Amino acid sequence: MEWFRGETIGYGTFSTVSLATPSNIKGSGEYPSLMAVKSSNSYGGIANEKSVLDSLGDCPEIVRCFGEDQTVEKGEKLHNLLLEYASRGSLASQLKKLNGEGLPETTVRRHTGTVLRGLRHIHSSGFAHCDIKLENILLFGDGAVKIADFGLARDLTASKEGGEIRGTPLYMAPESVNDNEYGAAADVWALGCAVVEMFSGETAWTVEEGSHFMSFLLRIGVGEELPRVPEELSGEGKDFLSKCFVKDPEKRWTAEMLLNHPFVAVDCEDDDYDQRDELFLKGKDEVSKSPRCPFGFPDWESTSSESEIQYQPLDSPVERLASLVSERVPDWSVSEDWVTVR
Ligand SMILES: Nc1ncnc2c1ncn2[C@@H]1O[C@H](COP(=O)(O)OP(=O)(O)OP(=O)(O)O)[C@@H](O)[C@H]1O
Repeated sequence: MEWFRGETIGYGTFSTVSLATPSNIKGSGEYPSLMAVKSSNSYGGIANEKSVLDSLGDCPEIVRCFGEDQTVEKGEKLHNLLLEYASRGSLASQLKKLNGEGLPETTVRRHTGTVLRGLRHIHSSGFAHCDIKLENILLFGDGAVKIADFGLARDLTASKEGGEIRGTPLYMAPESVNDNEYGAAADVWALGCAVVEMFSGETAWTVEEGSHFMSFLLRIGVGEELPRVPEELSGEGKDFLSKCFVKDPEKRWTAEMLLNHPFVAVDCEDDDYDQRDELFLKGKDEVSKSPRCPFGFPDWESTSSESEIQYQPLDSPVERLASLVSERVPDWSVSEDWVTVR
């Protein structure tokens, strides 16, 4: 299919997302008149995303892919993935418009149930998403909510060679920090972090200014501490989070189990758009960046998925963490300049 590139609607670490229209709208048949095209000069992430999306097939809770191609633009070779266009942007960009406030619990419950159905499909198809966060949950004009960005997704049946680091530190599960394990259970932990953020407007972990990145990872991996559970959340919500924030991945509830939890097993049909949703619909999204970390961690180096960070197995989590970070104290001030870990 031939297509035209439109305005830029989002930036990821390795990709730019723009609007795209088929060059011959009348003859484009199965393609919508407006799509999103994710473009990168690095092939690894795009190829992985395409192959995972193909394997997952049609699922109402997962962004649809219409195909891939290559273009040369301004002398640069780009790999492009044509995707369903989410006209209301990501949950992260929607939340930003609330200036630090969170979403009403009914909306959080509805979004959580939708993401869980998507995760159940992903996990039962033999994959883990490995990068669940609000930037990767997209909102559509008709009220649909879908999981996007499968650039880091893992085939759970493939051997775990190399041990690359994936995902966003703030959403990392203890087993990912300690043992480099990125299975279905790590997605459930990340979903718990996303629920806290949706509801409270703040990240699930509070990190003090001036504290070291390694000490943050130690809090996730080694200490007894768990992510923050908002006081104002209902008892059902708190109980739901207690099933997500279980340090031992074997004991953590699965997406399938959580779908029967009363927090999400409710009929939200009448609650399609609440007042804040209406507010969202009116506002136009500014171009959004997909950050990896809200703090300017200078001790994490960006690498592409084609040249992932490799490490030798080390004896203890502390040794492993020490191998991942430098001694520099990061600037913890919140910034757009999130750092990639893949
Ligand atoms: N299908 C889409 N429709 C509308 N906006 C999109 C779509 N896909 C991505 N975006 C926007 O572009 C941003 C970046 O996209 P995406 O997260 O897929 O890129 P990435 O390079 O994989 O990012 P990351 O840094 O998380 O790896 C998203 O946060 C979202 O705001």
